[in-house]
Amino acid sequence: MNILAPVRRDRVLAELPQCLRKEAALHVLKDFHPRVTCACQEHRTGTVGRFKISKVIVVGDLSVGKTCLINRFCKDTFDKNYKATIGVDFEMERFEVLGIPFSLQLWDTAGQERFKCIASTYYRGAQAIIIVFNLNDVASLEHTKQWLADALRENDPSSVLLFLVGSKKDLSVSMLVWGTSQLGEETFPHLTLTFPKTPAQYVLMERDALKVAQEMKAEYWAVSSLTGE
Ligand SMILES: Nc1nc2c(ncn2[C@@H]2O[C@H](COP(=O)(O)OP(=O)(O)OP(=O)(O)O)[C@@H](O)[C@H]2O)c(=O)[nH]1
Repeated sequence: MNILAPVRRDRVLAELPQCLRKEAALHVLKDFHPRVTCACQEHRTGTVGRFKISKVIVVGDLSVGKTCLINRFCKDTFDKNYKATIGVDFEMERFEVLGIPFSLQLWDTAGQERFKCIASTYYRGAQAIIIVFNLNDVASLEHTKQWLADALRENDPSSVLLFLVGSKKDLSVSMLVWGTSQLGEETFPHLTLTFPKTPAQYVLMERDALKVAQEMKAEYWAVSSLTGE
């Protein structure tokens, strides 16, 4: 008996969106292993091991917005209050890609140094690594290389997909639109002193982020969990 709720409508991909390459759906390739192809056609992907579940780990400095990013993606919610992740947490998101069920396991890891030891024990076996930094905090971008190195120590660098994600874009955009004088502790209590002071500094930040992403061979995204962009 199947007790799982149906897959959410926006998680059903009947056709691959243009931005996705066909190779992303491995089971449609001609030379894919016949046993797996057959299991996919018969919806028995549970019998072919790791094929059914993809593990994604989300790493980055404390308070950069990892939990909020996952919550926006999985539950479409946002909480402005900061609650530190202790060790790790995880969410499971179900998809159907070209008729085949897939589950995405999203591991939210703690950014705080004292929990790093616990969190890193969950890095192994990831198919994708998302390294998050705060677009308004230069130091958090500088630390992304160390986060990547730590995560890659437990994974196969040749097969893992990498994403560099700049968070809290709404703060930068607000700054660009309103100017810094109208921003303050009252509006954004978690602003740090490293906040870029001018639009030019923000542009520099994005340029540096793109450079880091290129060096890492990661795909770069700038996002806001507050607005959902
Ligand atoms: N304005 C704004 N605030 C955000 C955004 N994302 C996260 N925040 C805030 O930043 C703070 C930290 O967010 P979390 O998601 O808990 O950060 P984290 O990286 O999971 O932190 P750790 O668990 O300590 O590693 C919270 O107060 C959030 O509300 C965003 O996109 N925009």
